[in-house]
Amino acid sequence: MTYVSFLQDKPLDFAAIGRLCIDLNANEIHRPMEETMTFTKYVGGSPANITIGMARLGLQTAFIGKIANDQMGRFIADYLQRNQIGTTNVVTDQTGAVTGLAFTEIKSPTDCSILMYRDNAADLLLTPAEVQESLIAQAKVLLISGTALAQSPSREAVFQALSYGKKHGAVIVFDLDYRPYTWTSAEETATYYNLAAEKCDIILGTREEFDMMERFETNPEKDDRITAAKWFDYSAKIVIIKHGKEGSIAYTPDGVGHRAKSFPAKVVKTFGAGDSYAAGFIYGIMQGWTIEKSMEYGSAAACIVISSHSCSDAMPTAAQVDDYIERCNRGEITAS
Ligand SMILES: Nc1ncnc2c1ncn2[C@@H]1O[C@H](COP(=O)(O)OP(=O)(O)O)[C@@H](O)[C@H]1O
Ligand SMILES: O=C(O)C[C@@H](O)[C@H](O)C(=O)COP(=O)(O)O
Repeated sequence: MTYVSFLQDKPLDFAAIGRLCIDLNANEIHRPMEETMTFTKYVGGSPANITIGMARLGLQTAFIGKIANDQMGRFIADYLQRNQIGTTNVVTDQTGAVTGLAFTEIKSPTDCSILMYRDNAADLLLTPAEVQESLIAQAKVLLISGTALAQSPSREAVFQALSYGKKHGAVIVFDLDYRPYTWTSAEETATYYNLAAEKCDIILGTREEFDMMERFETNPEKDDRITAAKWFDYSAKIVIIKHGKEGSIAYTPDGVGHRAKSFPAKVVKTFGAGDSYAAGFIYGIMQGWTIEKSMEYGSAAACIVISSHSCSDAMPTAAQVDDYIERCNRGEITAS
């Protein structure tokens, strides 16, 4: 059963709008940040990670965003280009804004946290006028990420992109990507998340992220089916609720709840799971696979990334995901 169809005549498979940042991942793991002395620099930012994942899986991709006019901004642009990600709509800030930094703390495979430096971050300064309609018109999929809704003018830029995406028939994916520190009030957060979600075909988020969106509703049991059902009255065709290690569930407008096999992983750190899952899932759906097979692919991609040190640089190729699934099926990989 096909729930989403893609306009096959479009040359660009995937475009994402949102933040391009830097991850600084602790080299000395299994200790608190206070005791960490060295970090490795990677491109980061959830929508950037997902786009890198799509590019690694062999798709034609492009990014819509704003980078700082400094060494970090140039590092990001160069990395995207080396990964064959289109940068014609990556705008360079001219106001002295800086690149957002995410320092990661890896205390144990289950206890990880992120310390963000995002004052005057360039990515939140993308304006609606800077969003290229011509680029979105070429894309089969447009992915938006919730953090870009946190402040103006990037909030309006996302709504502008949504409007272009709708006009040109792109399948719109919303990765909720809720990061509380960029928002000022719970009511504002829920309002803008809900306004954006109404326009999207595929919505992906964790249980906690959907809880945040349900601020004005009642769902005391935190029932995933109730959560998903609301969105089928708007544009949604697939709603996925992620539950960390326990896996995820996808609902479709016919009321079916789709579950997929999850895989064991030798976990180094937990972050990056959602981004790699999103890339693997969207890739699968674009291949015309079932929801279950696409979820399985996303889960395997997530296992590869959480078993690695980085998020972006560890995004797997299709051959790596296939190999991981085969090795799991042969019982060669066990959980840490
Ligand atoms: N410890 C784990 N072992 C195996 N798979 C995992 C683990 N943690 C996450 N995953 C996979 O990654 C997916 C997304 O992870 P989740 O933690 O829910 O998202 P996010 O990173 O956005 O919080 C899960 O549905 C699951 O398939
Ligand atoms: O999104 C960020 O700004 C930081 C990411 O690059 C980071 O590594 C991360 O948190 C990944 O997020 P997840 O996939 O939702 O775990």
